[in-house]
Amino acid sequence: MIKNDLFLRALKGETVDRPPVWMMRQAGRYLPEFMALKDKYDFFTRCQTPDLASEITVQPIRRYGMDAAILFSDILVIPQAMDIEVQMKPNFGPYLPNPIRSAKDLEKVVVPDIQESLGYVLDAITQTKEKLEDEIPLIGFAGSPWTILCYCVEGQGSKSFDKARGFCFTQPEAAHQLLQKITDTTIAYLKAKVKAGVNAVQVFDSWGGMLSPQDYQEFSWKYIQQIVDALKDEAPIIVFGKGCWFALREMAQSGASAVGVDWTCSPKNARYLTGGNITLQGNFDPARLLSPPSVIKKMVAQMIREFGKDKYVVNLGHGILPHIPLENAKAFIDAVKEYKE
Ligand SMILES: Cc1c2[nH]c(c1CCC(=O)O)Cc1[nH]c(c(CCC(=O)O)c1C)Cc1[nH]c(c(CCC(=O)O)c1C)Cc1[nH]c(c(C)c1CCC(=O)O)C2
Repeated sequence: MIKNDLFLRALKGETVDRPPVWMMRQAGRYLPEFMALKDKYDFFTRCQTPDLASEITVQPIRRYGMDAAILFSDILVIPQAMDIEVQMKPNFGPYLPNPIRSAKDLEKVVVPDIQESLGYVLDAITQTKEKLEDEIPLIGFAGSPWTILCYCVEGQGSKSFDKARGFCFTQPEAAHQLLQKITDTTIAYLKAKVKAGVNAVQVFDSWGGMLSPQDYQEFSWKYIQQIVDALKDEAPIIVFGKGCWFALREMAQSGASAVGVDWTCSPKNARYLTGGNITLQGNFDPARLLSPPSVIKKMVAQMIREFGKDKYVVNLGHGILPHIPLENAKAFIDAVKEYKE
């Protein structure tokens, strides 16, 4: 039994005294204790060493006492496990030296055995659960197939992922084959994570907003729905799409336990679009954590009033930025804990 189960209760839609809170990318560069480990170990060493990954996961919890932890890892461990080389270059971000650009490139892409290729993630989950001592739930995650395809085809980050979209529109058959391979891997991966002990999972569709609503259906949503169908009876599943307000209705009807919202959609509109009955998560503008703590606290209280305290998980509208002052992150978390109707 989890001692603080606010987060799991909110995902079930139960009535709570206050909503739970966590922050996307909460294990990150704004924390000095994270930077100390980043100076010593490169990115994939941190991901692949269960001691380090579990330590980094609990760092923000020790400092701020969020209501859920999210396992330190990355969405790009999936293409890596599928035999697509992924590097994390300092001050540059992800770099894939052999991007997928044709049906021929696709032949080398495998659907791997999870235990063999990603066993280190499962070990990190075991160690993290020990460190958390059942105080709070642990979230596991994966990127959406479309978002993973973006990196596999583009070979690096991008503002608009033109090559990835071009690949889908000029070679749709190959694109769908790649998306299906990623989907099959992701389903097996998330199921293994649940078995290893995560209490909920989140799918990040960080680049869903790059697609038109129609193309979103074909190249992103179809595959996320497969993941939801496969996971929903195993663990609560949260679907978050950045820039995907147009898909909120579908997401709400998918069988997911909760839907993530970014800051460009008002709470009122998000409730309207999702039909008012599903748990929503979000949507504080990450850059608003640069406002003074007193302003942050007022804005968080206002955000909770607008979403309503029930069927709601307080979060940012996307990952926390580097260089956020420690006291500002604290103000965000404390504002939720101090919330009174
Ligand atoms: C698109 C995406 C990626 N990774 C992820 C996404 C989806 C969420 C989002 O949209 O922000 C997901 C992710 N990546 C990381 C986590 C850890 C758990 C958490 O605290 O949320 C999670 C949930 C660690 C990380 N993943 C990465 C870092 C920073 C690099 C480092 O620590 O060396 C961290 C803490 C590297 C990474 N990984 C990725 C990029 C673009 C980068 C470089 C840019 C950056 O620095 O943010 C791909």
